[in-house]
Amino acid sequence: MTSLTIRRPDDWHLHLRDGDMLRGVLPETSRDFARAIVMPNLVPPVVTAKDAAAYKDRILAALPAGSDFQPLMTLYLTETTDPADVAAAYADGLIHAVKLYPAGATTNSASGVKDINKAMPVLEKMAEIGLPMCVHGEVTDADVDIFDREAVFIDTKLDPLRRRLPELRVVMEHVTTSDGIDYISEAEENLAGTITTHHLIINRNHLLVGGIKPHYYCLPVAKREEHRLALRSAATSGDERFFLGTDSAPHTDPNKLCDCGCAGVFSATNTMACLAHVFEEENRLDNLEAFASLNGPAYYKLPVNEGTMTLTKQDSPVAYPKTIETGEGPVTLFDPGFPLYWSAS
Ligand SMILES: NC(=O)N[C@@H](CC(=O)O)C(=O)O
Ligand SMILES: [Zn+2]
Ligand SMILES: [Zn+2]
Repeated sequence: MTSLTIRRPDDWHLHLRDGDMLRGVLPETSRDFARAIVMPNLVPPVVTAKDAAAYKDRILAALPAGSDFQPLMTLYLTETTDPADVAAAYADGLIHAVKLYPAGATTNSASGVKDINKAMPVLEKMAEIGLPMCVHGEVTDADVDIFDREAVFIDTKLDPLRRRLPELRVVMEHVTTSDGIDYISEAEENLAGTITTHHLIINRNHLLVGGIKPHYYCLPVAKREEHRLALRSAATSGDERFFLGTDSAPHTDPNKLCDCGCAGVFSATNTMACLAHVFEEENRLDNLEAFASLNGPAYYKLPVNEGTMTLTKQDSPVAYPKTIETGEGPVTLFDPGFPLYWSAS
């Protein structure tokens, strides 16, 4: 039996939703993670400091008794976001990032930014005060192939923005391509990237070969194997610029398994077991703590967690649930496609 003790991990990109879904999925994250950057793509989105404070209260109220999980709030950037409201929310310690969704890029992104020029006053204020911008880095043009949308976003949107505003601190969320990994690796400062658990495990064949697997459908969509390998090498390298953002994004089974299924993989419950498996395969278990527990706090200028987590490799596969029951309906857990021998405590 192998075991590994690391600082308690955090999740730097998480969807908790609201209401019954929030109550259903929150225990799955708070069991293993001390903190999470909570995405603001509710309907309607979390746009103002007031919205974020109210959402934070709802999350805290939904926590299992005795949990000390801390939600790190974000605001959803719109073309009319008020720079003063954002700056005050950051100064108060209420928010830790502002999220840029190109309008229409992903689930609940209709209120996102169409014209980046309109968001410049907020972005300039964020650059001045050091508040990170998290970005869903895909273009939305109908004529750009879905598998190219991340690379095109880097060239046509992100790089021009970073040249215009080099002081802006940016997190490229859920990087899925070697283009993204290379772009982050070449940056000298202010740029980091989160990598999901599932993109370290699945490529587009897993999604499409032998029948379509709706539970592997997420955005950005899984890419070719060469991209998955680039993500693995970055995540397991220990490089400070890469850290865990599970992008655990629950949708009920009826909303996944229908004519127009939602994008999102729910991985909160077994993420640490999946990561231990991946890092062990890469012979880099020694870098799991950097990826899951150290690099994120360093980027966000927060202390690392005091507590620890012990990952233990069992002699036989650990049974993780197939679905999590929520008041809104069942949510299927990410199935890595191989037995998981690791458990977290
Ligand atoms: N990743 C996804 O496929 N879905 C996310 C949105 C997002 O992070 O893009 C969701 O909110 O469901
Ligand atoms: Zn996204
Ligand atoms: Zn997400």
